[in-house]
Amino acid sequence: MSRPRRPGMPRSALSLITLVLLVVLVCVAVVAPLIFAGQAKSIDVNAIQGGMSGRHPFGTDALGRDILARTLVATRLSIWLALLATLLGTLCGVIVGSLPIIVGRRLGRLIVAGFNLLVAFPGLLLALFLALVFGVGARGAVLALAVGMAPSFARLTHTTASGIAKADYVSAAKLLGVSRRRMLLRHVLPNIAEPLVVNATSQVSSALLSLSALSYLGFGVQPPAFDWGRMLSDGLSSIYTNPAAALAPCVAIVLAGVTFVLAGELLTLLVAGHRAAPRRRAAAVTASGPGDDLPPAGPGDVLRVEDLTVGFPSAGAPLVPVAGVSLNVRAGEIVGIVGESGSGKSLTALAIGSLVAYPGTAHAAVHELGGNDLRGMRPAARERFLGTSLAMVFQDPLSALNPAIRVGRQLAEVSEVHGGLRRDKAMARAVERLRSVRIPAPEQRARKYPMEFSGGMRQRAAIGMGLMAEPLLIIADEPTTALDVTVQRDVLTLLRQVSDERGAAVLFISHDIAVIAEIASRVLVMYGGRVVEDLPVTALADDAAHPYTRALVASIPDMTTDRALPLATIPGRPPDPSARPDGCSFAPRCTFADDTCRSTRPPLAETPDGRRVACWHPRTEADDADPTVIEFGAEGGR
Ligand SMILES: Nc1ncnc2c1ncn2[C@@H]1O[C@H](COP(=O)(O)OP(=O)(O)OP(=O)(O)O)[C@@H](O)[C@H]1O
Repeated sequence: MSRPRRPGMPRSALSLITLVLLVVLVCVAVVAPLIFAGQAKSIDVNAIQGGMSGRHPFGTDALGRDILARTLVATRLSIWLALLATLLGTLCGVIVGSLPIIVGRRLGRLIVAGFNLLVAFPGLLLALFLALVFGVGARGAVLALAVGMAPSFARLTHTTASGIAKADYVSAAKLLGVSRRRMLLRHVLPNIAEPLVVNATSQVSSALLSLSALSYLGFGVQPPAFDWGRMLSDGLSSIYTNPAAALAPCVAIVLAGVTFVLAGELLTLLVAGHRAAPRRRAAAVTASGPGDDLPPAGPGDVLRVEDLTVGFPSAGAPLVPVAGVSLNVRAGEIVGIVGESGSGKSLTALAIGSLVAYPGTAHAAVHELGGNDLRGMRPAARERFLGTSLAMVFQDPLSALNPAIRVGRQLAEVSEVHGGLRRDKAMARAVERLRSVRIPAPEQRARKYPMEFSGGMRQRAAIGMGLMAEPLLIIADEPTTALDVTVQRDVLTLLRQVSDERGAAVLFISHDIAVIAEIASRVLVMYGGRVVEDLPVTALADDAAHPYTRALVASIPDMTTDRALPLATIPGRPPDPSARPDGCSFAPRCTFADDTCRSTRPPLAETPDGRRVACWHPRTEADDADPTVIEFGAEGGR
């Protein structure tokens, strides 16, 4: 598995330049006052306002002091004051912006109105006024600037915090009686730290400029102290005789300003890249050697995957949640994937759609959709192909539908982007698709927002969106888990209908074996990141060969289950993806395991009746008749 790059590693030339500039700036700020302080302060009456020379590259000031040395020494104070002002401004802004969440609604509105009003004032003008209030000098300038910056940070804090405050986990914390203050500190602020830090970094350059302006105007740093703004002010008086005296601090301000702007940009890019990683840098499946669990290739196969592995970097042993999955799905076939939580079902689905989130990586010996090898495709071509050939339906349809765009428009956009249809034609198609997924009054509903749909309607709309481009394969990952049983039935019927009418293959993932039994014609049972059994749905109830499949089936309660007895469970826990046993992953929980099972992993071997099972001791009908074989049950097996 290739070693993934850390998201924070600088890669572009821009990153490198920014880092070099930052290092240089910090070094100068730390070292220059130690080396050049004497030279910067030593008065030389013989060299007053001297021009550029070998001894004084930027000339001297009105007291004959070396401009270059003074510029270098001023770095520390200039940067320090800008950082301090930004830090204080951010802190004030965060506190003020958070207040509306803690205080009552009325006072909160008043505070919001207050900082919204202040944001309308130009920052420097506000700082000038405040500098007069706080008093002339470095301290007054920093305070003035911090207070001047605070309203924009308050607004940013308030806007982002308001979004977080509506999240389900905050509502859950409210229900648990968590105090507002604690909620703010534990649940809200940690989640908005990222945009605040990025914004604050970009603001350091503005603070630097504003502080230099205040010093230049005489409100900031006062003699004998000096920063770049002060030096600029002094240098301008001799601009005609020695322009270099003003040039040096100017260059310093520009360079430092650019450095902080670049640092802010870099941070934004890194954060955005990190956030967008699941989409932008989603791992495509790359080639790997052939595995030993290959399913027989059939002529009607829409999807073929062989020896798929998905891994994540980890400090300890490699984390491989999907460890060699091989499967095929034919056109019009509905294949269910079932298994306990953590068995690798969703990651398998994501890898098939080339959607494994960074830093995950996926490899396979074969990864074909509609006969096209996805591993060899260029990323843009692959995305285009998957955009029209594959539809993904997730458990939460809201995550697939943009809440700010009308449903019809969202569906229409798929045809505009992928099919090149005109706007009106695309909308007509969207309405037709909404009708085909049985959305009542589709013309009117197309003009509604997702929030105005019920949960079942949203899921149907999400399926309709997937159907806009006639996909070859629909991957439905727990699409009915959040729905009530009647709506669940509707969605299952719809998927079956879509598969029948359009010939689309469906890969239906669920941990609910009863749902799988209702919709699928074939079932893949996953355990510990592998397919352990591939069997027709008709065999699921009483003819499964793998002890795990049997245990799963036995653990489903039905109408005949004796409610006086504890529910049947599978003893033990699924294996940790980073510490799977050498042999069969199910061996530690299996009643029938022997030394071979514990030492050697069974391959997914094909049986004479065309099924596949990965077990050294597959169950047969004869075992069912054998009274000495005790199946898993309420007591947790033998
Ligand atoms: N981004 C990730 N980084 C590290 N491990 C991950 C990541 N995503 C998933 N895993 C691990 O991979 C394993 C399989 O996850 P997956 O989501 O595929 O399980 P699943 O079978 O779909 O479970 P469920 O039914 O609960 O959704 C789990 O142990 C999970 O913790």
